[in-house]
Amino acid sequence: MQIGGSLRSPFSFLGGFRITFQLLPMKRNKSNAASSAKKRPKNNERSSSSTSKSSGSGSGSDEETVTITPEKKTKPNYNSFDQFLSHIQEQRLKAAPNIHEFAFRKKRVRVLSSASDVNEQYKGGVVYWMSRDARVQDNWALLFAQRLALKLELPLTVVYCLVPKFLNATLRHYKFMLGGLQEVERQCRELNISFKLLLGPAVERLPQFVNDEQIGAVICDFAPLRLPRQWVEDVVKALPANVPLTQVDAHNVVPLWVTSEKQEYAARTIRNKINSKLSEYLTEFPPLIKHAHGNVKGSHGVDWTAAHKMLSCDMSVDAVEWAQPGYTSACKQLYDFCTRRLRLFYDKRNDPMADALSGLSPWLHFGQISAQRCVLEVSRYKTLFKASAEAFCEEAIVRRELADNFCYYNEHYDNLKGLHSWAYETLQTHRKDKRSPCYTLEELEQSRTYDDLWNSAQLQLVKEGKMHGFLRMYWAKKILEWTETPEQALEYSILLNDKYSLDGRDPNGYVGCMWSIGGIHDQGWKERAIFGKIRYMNYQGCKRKFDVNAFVMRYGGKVHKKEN
Ligand SMILES: Cc1cc2nc3c(=O)[nH]c(=O)nc-3n(C[C@H](O)[C@H](O)[C@H](O)COP(=O)(O)OP(=O)(O)OC[C@H]3O[C@@H](n4cnc5c(N)ncnc54)[C@H](O)[C@@H]3O)c2cc1C
Repeated sequence: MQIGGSLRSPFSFLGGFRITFQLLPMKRNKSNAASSAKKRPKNNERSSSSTSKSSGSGSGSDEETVTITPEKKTKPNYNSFDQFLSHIQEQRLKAAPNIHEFAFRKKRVRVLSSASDVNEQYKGGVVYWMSRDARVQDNWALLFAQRLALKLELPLTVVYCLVPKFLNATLRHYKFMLGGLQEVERQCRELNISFKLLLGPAVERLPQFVNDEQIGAVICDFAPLRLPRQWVEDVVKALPANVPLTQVDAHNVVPLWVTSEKQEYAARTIRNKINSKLSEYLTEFPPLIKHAHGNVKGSHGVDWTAAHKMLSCDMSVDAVEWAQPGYTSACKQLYDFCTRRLRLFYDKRNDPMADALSGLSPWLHFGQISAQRCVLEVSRYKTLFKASAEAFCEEAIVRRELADNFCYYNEHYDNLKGLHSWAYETLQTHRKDKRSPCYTLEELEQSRTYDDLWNSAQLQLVKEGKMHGFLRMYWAKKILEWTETPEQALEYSILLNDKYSLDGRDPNGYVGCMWSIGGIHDQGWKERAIFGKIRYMNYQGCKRKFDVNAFVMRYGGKVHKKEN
């Protein structure tokens, strides 16, 4: 059974998928699936949104937002968290009873291997190699894997490969990730889907598993960063030649490769490319259903103690209280945001003292909730809080997907070589400008600067694993002002962000640091010392935005004199 061709040839790729989709028992005209689906105005094909532009503000200079026009019946009718969870499931069932009967957008998928045939003799069935999108529901990659497994009438297995160390992730991050995966295991079992945690890098463990278990096809999710891309490349080479590897972008609302084929300059250049495709891609998810093939009853559960024991990450940074891992906690965060904080989002999102933001980034980063789900639920509040709902969608779609675009198309996403020439040149011009004071990494990490606001923000980062979005910009810009070179500033800001922030090591983080220090997705501003034309921020500006004293009181940052 053919499921696809080689990525290297766009014609065989599309041709391969046409064959796949013809073979899947769709309820519509097989030869013209996409176009007939477009004409059908019912359930899964009904778009839940359309787009236009309106005014608002992002973190950059550009002042437009995504405008979501949700379905007519928008007023949410739940009064408790349990009802909220039921409401989400009802929405899925409105899309389709299962993925089998859903018109899956084939452009979400690309085939990475040269193998194109699924051998139906491989009784082990289909594997979803889970990595960036660690959730069961609202996951296009897992839905696609189930679709294939249902068609082939074979079992479905989710595999996660755990590495003992990942960049500078700490125990804080590993506990959050493993906690989320424990919920994935439970939910998989309920749906008769096997879940395996393989200890070791995917390139070593996955091909072996595929051989041992007679797996016929592997589906993986997509991440734009260097290391996970390397993992995928290595796995493509290491898999048995006759086992296809197919990738699904389960993280972005509009698949990265559909939005744009190049690095976009700024939010204003990508926004319309995304907006124009939302009617096609911002749809409800169908539910992942109880799998009809295979039997997970009686199979051994994961040894989570062994998983914890194999870790060799930095153990000095431990878990935080406020963010509990997993899909259910993520939904609770979304529920609380929609029902309590969303009303404040538009007016108060630059005020670190106002509890106005979603706080969803840890769960989004670990893929424990889908950004598309967050957008769908927030959009239902558009009739009540239009500006806030639109501003949130701008952040969660345009800014987030712009960050993925940058990291995917710019191999230097975390160093100064990735800057635009105007920004690089201006930093070069001011390279020799005197930095006074100039702090070491230890002084920064220990919140020992002369700036009590900065120290308070750093203390919050260390203690709580988070920092308000507005302060993140200020925080990184001050590191540029106080370190020997822009290279050092970028290195330290990425290091501290990745080490302490629960949402660290994310495209948003690299872009956030590159925006603050290197003007990525921004424009040139009035020239000044050290910064050149990079946008500047200062303490007085913060005082105009929010109650700095109250913030300092809350986190206890002191004024430290520089000891020379
Ligand atoms: C120096 C610096 C470092 C940053 N590091 C990270 C990081 O490590 N991980 C991370 O997810 N974000 C990072 N950001 C972007 C942004 O600050 C955070 O996404 C946001 O503060 C997360 O809080 P929230 O979930 O309450 O956001 P909300 O304001 O509620 O927004 C909802 C979601 O939209 C997305 N989003 C919001 N703002 C941005 C933005 N400016 N760029 C891209 N996506 C955005 C996030 O996924 C966020 O969770 C960084 C920004 C800067 C300036």
